[in-house]
Amino acid sequence: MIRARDVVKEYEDGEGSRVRVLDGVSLDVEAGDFVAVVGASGSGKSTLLHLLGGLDVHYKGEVEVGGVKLTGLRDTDLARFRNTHVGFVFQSFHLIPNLSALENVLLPSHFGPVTADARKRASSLLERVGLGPKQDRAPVRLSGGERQRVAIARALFGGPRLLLCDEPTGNLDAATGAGVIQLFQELHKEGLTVLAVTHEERMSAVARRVLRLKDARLVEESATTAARVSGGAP
Ligand SMILES: Nc1ncnc2c1ncn2[C@@H]1O[C@H](COP(=O)(O)OP(=O)(O)OP(=O)(O)O)[C@@H](O)[C@H]1O
Repeated sequence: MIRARDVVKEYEDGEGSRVRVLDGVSLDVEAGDFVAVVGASGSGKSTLLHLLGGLDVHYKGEVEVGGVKLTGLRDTDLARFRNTHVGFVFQSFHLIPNLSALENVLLPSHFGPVTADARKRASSLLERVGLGPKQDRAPVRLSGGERQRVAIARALFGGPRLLLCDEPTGNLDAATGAGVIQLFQELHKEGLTVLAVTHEERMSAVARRVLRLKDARLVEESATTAARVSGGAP
């Protein structure tokens, strides 16, 4: 599902020097896996997620996701890749405040006419994440956990096989975060590949693999109890 080879990413530090944030990172993630990426603040977790999702193409090395080689893709092809292969979930939800939950889920289809089928699909995704009765509400009238569920429904709208999540529980209290983590577990059981950057121990505890970014390198931390119980990676 994900194959990255020798990825090197540097940023300008604003004073004429370059800082190497990823230094020869390689990664293989199998379809259907559930991977947590942990590491200190500033270790490059979001940077890695952006490269894997085709949001940033300024790096050295190779990235391939779902059989699509991202390295060297033109902007239009990258946009198509993102719309069809990846669902993104961010810490701050990124919902449009003056649209209803349903309209937010429909956003990915706004490049073309919004068909009755699209509305039906958005509605059933909101049912799937437990928000059926609240689909006409604006985000301001939803709790943090409910907003994140809307964002997850939107991420699923294009039918991606991969969810890339950046601190998806970072803005939620512990109980609400636990509900969202459970939703990720269910989606994983339904066959989605999930890769989540997280500080949340409960998230890494349910992931099948935990990878740590340290000193610009990615190291396998453990295969978790969840993986061992379900007979996955050792
Ligand atoms: N656009 C940018 N220009 C310059 N430096 C950047 C840029 N984006 C990130 N950085 C730097 O790269 C490093 C890695 O940032 P990144 O956001 O990937 O870390 P992170 O592990 O996700 O951090 P956090 O856990 O705090 O969100 C940091 O030192 C950050 O300051």
